[in-house]
Amino acid sequence: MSSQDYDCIVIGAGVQGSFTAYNLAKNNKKTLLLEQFVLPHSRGSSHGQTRIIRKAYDEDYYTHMMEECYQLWSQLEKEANVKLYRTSSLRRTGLLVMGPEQGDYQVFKSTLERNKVPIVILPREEFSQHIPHVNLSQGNAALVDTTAGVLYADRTLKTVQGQFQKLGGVIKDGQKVIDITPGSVVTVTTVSGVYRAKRLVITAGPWANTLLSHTGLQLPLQVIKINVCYWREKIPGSYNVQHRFPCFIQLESEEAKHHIYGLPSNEYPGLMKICYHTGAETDPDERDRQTDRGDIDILQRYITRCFPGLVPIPAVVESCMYTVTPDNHFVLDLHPTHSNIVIGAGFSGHGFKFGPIVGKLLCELSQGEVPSYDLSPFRIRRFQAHSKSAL
Ligand SMILES: Cc1cc2nc3c(=O)[nH]c(=O)nc-3n(C[C@H](O)[C@H](O)[C@H](O)COP(=O)(O)OP(=O)(O)OC[C@H]3O[C@@H](n4cnc5c(N)ncnc54)[C@H](O)[C@@H]3O)c2cc1C
Ligand SMILES: O=C(O)[C@@H]1CCCCN1
Repeated sequence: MSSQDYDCIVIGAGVQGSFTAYNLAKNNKKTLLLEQFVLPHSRGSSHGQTRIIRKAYDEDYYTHMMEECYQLWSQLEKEANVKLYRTSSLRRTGLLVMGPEQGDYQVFKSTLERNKVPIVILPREEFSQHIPHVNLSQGNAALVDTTAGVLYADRTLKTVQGQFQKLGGVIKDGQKVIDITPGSVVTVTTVSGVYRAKRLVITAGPWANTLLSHTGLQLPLQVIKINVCYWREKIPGSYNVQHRFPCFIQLESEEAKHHIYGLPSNEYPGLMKICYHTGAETDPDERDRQTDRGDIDILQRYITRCFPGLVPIPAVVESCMYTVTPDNHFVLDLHPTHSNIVIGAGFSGHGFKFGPIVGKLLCELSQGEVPSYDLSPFRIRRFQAHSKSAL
């Protein structure tokens, strides 16, 4: 082996690749993290100020994973002496879940109750006393997952990449990977270098299939552009994080069949972030040419009806991308034909909060260890009918 060689190469320094590299370095693996853009950047899925962290899910396995994940977030905060999320007593925002009484709302409620997650049910007659400035839709019920809060996304990436480097890990940014040659030693070619390693992890977000094409695999992933909209408070402070306004998810609504979700005003003074949980398909390299605003029309109608304290015209619109699988569950698996290549993909717009646990699991998979959780919901073989590969 030459000095160019590593135990493991990770492609993609978004939240999942950064946590994977950090876990590998913690396990004394000589690790290289490659990123196509100069860091930090805002061209993938992990940039921006904030994300929701929550235990409220419709599947037990996500709620279970979050139990440990909260501890891993705290561990990283302590290790790096930085605050990455607002869940400490006073600043914990909680997550308001609203939806038609029957349907998904009941599934969320049962999962939370079954897993003994502390929640508060808000009867309609008490709703406005707890959550002023929001109109609960007719026929909707509401609860609060009190464990939930706001994660700081950009700060997380900076922190975890910094800790990785402190552990001896190497980051090479501005190095787009243009070829992968699988084998017992994998060769990775970038625009300016050739690197070899015993193991490879691909965490390329919206570019997953571009990279996987070098390995003879394509996954059924759809890349969606999300318009990240911020809305101005008519009375400054009414939806503010300091006043303990919660994050929220509106499961279904008159306006939309997909979720609408929001975070209290925080990063931009007087502006609350509210987005639609889907958008128009895009090529990740042509994101800015996708100008569909159908999601913004839906949000304007919803905000006018349910958030009367916001001006229903977005004050700021930023862009982000989801990489969505047909069932909205992640891909955490070994490559079907090259067992020293590990894939983390398809985080379907809800992967950030899982970063620490995804990093741990991808590290375990790459080292041939038995993963800490049952990964059957995340296996590639569930796509048998969709994947263009010899599975
Ligand atoms: C608007 C929005 C809101 C969201 N809200 C939440 C939320 O509230 N809570 C939550 O938990 N999750 C949320 N998510 C989802 C979460 O942010 C994503 O699941 C997560 O960021 C995905 O991370 P990733 O590392 O897989 O992808 P990315 O962050 O896209 O990272 C992939 C990286 O690979 C690099 N790369 C690609 N190709 C190459 C190449 N050829 N060579 C080198 N590098 C390459 C890319 O440049 C990129 O940096 C949200 C996402 C969006 C867009
Ligand atoms: O992962 C989350 O918590 C949010 C919820 C709503 C949709 C976008 N992602």
